[in-house]
Amino acid sequence: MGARTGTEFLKGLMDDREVWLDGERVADVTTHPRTAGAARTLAGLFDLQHERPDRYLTVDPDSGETVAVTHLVPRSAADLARRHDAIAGIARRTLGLMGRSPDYLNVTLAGFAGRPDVWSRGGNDQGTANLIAYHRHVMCHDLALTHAIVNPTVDRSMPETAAGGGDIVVHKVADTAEGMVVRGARALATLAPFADEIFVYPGYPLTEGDERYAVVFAIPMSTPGLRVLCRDSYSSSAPAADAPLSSRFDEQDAVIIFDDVEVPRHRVFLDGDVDLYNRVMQRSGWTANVMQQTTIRAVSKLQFAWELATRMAEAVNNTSPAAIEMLGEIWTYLELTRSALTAAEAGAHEWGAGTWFCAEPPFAALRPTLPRWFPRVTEIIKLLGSHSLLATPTRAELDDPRLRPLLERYYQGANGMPAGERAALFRLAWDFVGTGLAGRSDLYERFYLGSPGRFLQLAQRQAARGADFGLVDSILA
Ligand SMILES: Cc1cc2nc3c(=O)[nH]c(=O)nc-3n(C[C@H](O)[C@H](O)[C@H](O)COP(=O)(O)OP(=O)(O)OC[C@H]3O[C@@H](n4cnc5c(N)ncnc54)[C@H](O)[C@@H]3O)c2cc1C
Repeated sequence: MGARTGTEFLKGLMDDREVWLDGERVADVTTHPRTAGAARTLAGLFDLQHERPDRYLTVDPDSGETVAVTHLVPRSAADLARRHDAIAGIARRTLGLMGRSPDYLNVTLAGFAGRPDVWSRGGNDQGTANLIAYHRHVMCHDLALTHAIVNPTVDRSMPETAAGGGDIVVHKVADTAEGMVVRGARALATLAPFADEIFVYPGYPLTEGDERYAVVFAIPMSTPGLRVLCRDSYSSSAPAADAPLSSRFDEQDAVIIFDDVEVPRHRVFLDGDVDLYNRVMQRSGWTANVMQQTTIRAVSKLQFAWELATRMAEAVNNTSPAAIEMLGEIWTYLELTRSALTAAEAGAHEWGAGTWFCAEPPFAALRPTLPRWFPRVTEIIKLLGSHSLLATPTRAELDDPRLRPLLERYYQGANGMPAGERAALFRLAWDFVGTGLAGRSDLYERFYLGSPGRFLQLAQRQAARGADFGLVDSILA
């Protein structure tokens, strides 16, 4: 089949999936007013690959199919550069606001499939073969995946697997003739209503005795018993002129309940091996792989934020030292992120089994740092925008002949900027930092790869393990 079009992608979503939103079971996510906007945006990404095949598509040498570049297992620095270019195009189209555009999981799955040396340890040969076959299936059918790797928080004083009498964390309850039955819940699956399949892989480590929780698998979203409970929608049905971001980019996040779901045997990639479950994320180069995608997205979002903030200051002729300083601050975050990405890509190397990922240290530094920079960027845009963020008549008001002369006079910007242009700019800014979608975006940046506290500790432990303390020792000597 190969790379799909937007129409083919939308058609694939019209199935029996059980999606709950605002207390209602959504019959068709492609037409429901709360999901149609994002579905259209995602369809646009599938069409984009056919508009610029040179950038987004390549021929899979094994099947001869034309597939998305982001599905390929990177085998060289050149492959990573090619992948960068495709990811950057997608991030640019979505302003970095759709963190889980399908390329995120394309890259993740390709990275796992490229490390059979890690997945097959301890005799997991069948699981590894299933994983590799699944990667080929996803690539050749150009499927969009969601993922959920975090357990719902119940009681932080006890092991997660003990919560709710041991029934909350996803676990195997039975083997069947066809595969196995799983039960439990996971959070927080971004893109879930718009995905073809869900991929469940390890988040946090398990301990000995947790064998029934050590499961990795993937199933279609329409699998019976799989229930998708979306958070409140932040999608706006207002015209794009009034809600430029909320009308397009609410990629949704959902808790996934596995209500005794049967997983076919060929879709089980790991079953019962706690040691391997704990190893696959740390040993497969996951961070170095996926953070290429997430950092490219972050660069696009920071670039957008800096351009937007700079235009906001210009719109009201704000040349105060305080404003310039804050704009410069956003620019430093942008350039530091871009530089870390460049450094990580320059240090790319083979990680095992002939698979190439970026160097990890620059990403290990960014991972706890970006969640602190993004909220500061939001704060700066609010400080720069002040009341102007809310003095933004709608397009209908601007077009109303009774209001237009007044609005043109009282809502104009500096240097003759017309009221309509000024309102559009500050509306865009408010949708970026102040609306429901913006609040969700803030939480996303803080937590989408885990919490900064955990990653600072991880970064320090890794750095200390590899250090020789030569400078301190030399002066002490
Ligand atoms: C909008 C959004 C979308 C997301 N999308 C996805 C997705 O598609 N798929 C997916 O699997 N996950 C997704 N996540 C991530 C996931 O749901 C978690 O939020 C994330 O992994 C952090 O885990 P947690 O919420 O349990 O927080 P924790 O990591 O437990 O952190 C909560 C608080 O406790 C502190 N804390 C806890 N433990 C420690 C520790 N050991 N050391 C220091 N501090 C600690 C943290 O600093 C933080 O303030 C998403 C999250 C958000 C907010």
